[in-house]
Amino acid sequence: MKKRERSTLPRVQSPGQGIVYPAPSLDGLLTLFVPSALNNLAISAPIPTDISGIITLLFSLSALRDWLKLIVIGGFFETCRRIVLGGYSKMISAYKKSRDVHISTNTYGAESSSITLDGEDNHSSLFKSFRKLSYLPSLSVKYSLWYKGRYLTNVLFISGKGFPIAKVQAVALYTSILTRDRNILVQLLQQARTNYIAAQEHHMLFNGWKHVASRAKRSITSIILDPGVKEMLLKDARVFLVSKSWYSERGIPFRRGYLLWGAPGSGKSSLIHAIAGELGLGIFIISLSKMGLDDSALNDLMNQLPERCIALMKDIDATLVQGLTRERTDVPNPIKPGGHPASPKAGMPAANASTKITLSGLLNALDVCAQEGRILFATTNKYSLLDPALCRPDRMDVHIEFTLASKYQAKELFMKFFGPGKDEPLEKEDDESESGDSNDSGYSSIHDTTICGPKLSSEMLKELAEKFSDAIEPRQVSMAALQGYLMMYKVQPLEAVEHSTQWLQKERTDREAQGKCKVEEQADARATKEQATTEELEKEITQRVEKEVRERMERERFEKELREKIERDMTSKMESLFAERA
Ligand SMILES: Nc1ncnc2c1ncn2[C@@H]1O[C@H](COP(=O)(O)OP(=O)(O)OP(=O)(O)O)[C@@H](O)[C@H]1O
Repeated sequence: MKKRERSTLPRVQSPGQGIVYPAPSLDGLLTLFVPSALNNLAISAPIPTDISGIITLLFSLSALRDWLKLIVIGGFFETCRRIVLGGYSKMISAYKKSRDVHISTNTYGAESSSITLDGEDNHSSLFKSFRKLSYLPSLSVKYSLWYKGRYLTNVLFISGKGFPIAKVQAVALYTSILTRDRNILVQLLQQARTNYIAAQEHHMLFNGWKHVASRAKRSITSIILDPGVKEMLLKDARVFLVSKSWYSERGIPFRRGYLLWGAPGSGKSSLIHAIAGELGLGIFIISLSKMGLDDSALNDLMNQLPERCIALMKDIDATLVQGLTRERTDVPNPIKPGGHPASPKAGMPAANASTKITLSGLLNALDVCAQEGRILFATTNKYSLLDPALCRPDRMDVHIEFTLASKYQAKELFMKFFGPGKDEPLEKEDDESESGDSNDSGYSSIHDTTICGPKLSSEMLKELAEKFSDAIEPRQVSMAALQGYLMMYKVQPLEAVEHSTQWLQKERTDREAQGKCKVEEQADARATKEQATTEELEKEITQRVEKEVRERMERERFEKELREKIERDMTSKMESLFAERA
């Protein structure tokens, strides 16, 4: 075919110029650009010039065959072009996406290893103490994946102020699936929820019900209280959770409140976390001293709680501004006539300027919160300051006092602290540890991979624990303080016992000094107050005396004037009388 095409153009050989092709005629052009069938026709028959002739020529059988070839070849090239272009644009968009990756150390939602950067677990112990780096889905970028054989795309939209997520108002995930079966979407959502709940099971939520941090729940065996206390509390909560019908049959609101009060660092919060772990409930913690929290914000937070959960109000006394009165707490103190604000009543806690919660607002929030099977926990160090309305049964059904450490607690703490690790038996197997549950201590063991101390036989451990508890004066130091002391001797149980008496002595001296300081401070405050009162009294007396003097002088002046006037009148009357007589 090519041969024929070439032969149709007459070649002219000019000397010194090589081959020169003359300008093609119409016939020549047609033979070049129309298919070979037409070419054949052009050779065998003259090209028709009228329309009907051209149409007949185009649709003649041999021409159709060539058209078909043209379509197939053209289609092939077009398909190739589309494949190449599609691949190229996908590559480009993947490249753009890979440049548009958000990386964060915050843990949003479930902590999934799938979003953690590769190799994060291989870091040295220095890096392990930091939060892991994680990929976050980019905003407004389409991500595609296969779910149960269906093609699925996801786009994450955030309304609000964008990153950081803390300022975000609403997050929406748009998902589209290429399917006619709606069940697939339902399955996807259910699976997502199941996975989320499973990931949340050992975590808890903080602060304004927002997931700003998460912390692993604690094992109940790691909480050491006097015998029976935690068992009673756990049993009570368990019974409550399965008694919905009992409550409804008797018309009693299905709620339960626990008030844990007492010394700081005695294990109130730890016990609540452990109970949540045992009951498989999420914990929602709110700090009432949070800046700017007012009655309506508190109420909104309570309404956001899920049906089954533990709501924890830490330091419920934190809002105790002037005894947490039934009035608003943001009302400024009245100004005394002397120009100074009235001082708070003696014995009342200092005003917390940031809080705007009233007692009635708090009571209302408690009633909203403690509904439909929710368990409410509240903790306080200042039990005596709480309003009776706050502590009454039906709001706070069970009150438990947490005291400073007893001898029993000190001994158990020592045994847990220096007892064997998770999978490690005691040196002498036949002698059981008194604690009996050392597998789940919740404390770092001296025998774990990083901390190594001497291995103690069970007799030795018990003996040391006895000595340690003997040195402790009951109800003098908190469990947190004891734990802090033992932390100083993580791998030195013998030294821990040896130095315990000395440490306790120091603690006592510090406490006494603190007490003395407090007494001195109180005496100073009293003296200042008395001085202020005396000064005020003196000032008042001076003012009163001055006033009396002023009044007396006024009176004397008035009397003098009156006297003079009378005298003047008398004199003038006398003169006129004498004048008449004369
Ligand atoms: N009874 C206990 N058993 C085991 N550990 C305890 C106990 N009490 C306190 N601790 C330890 O002391 C630390 C502080 O405990 P926690 O925060 O539970 O005290 P708290 O009573 O809630 O204190 P606060 O009233 O100041 O909030 C925790 O690390 C915990 O391990």
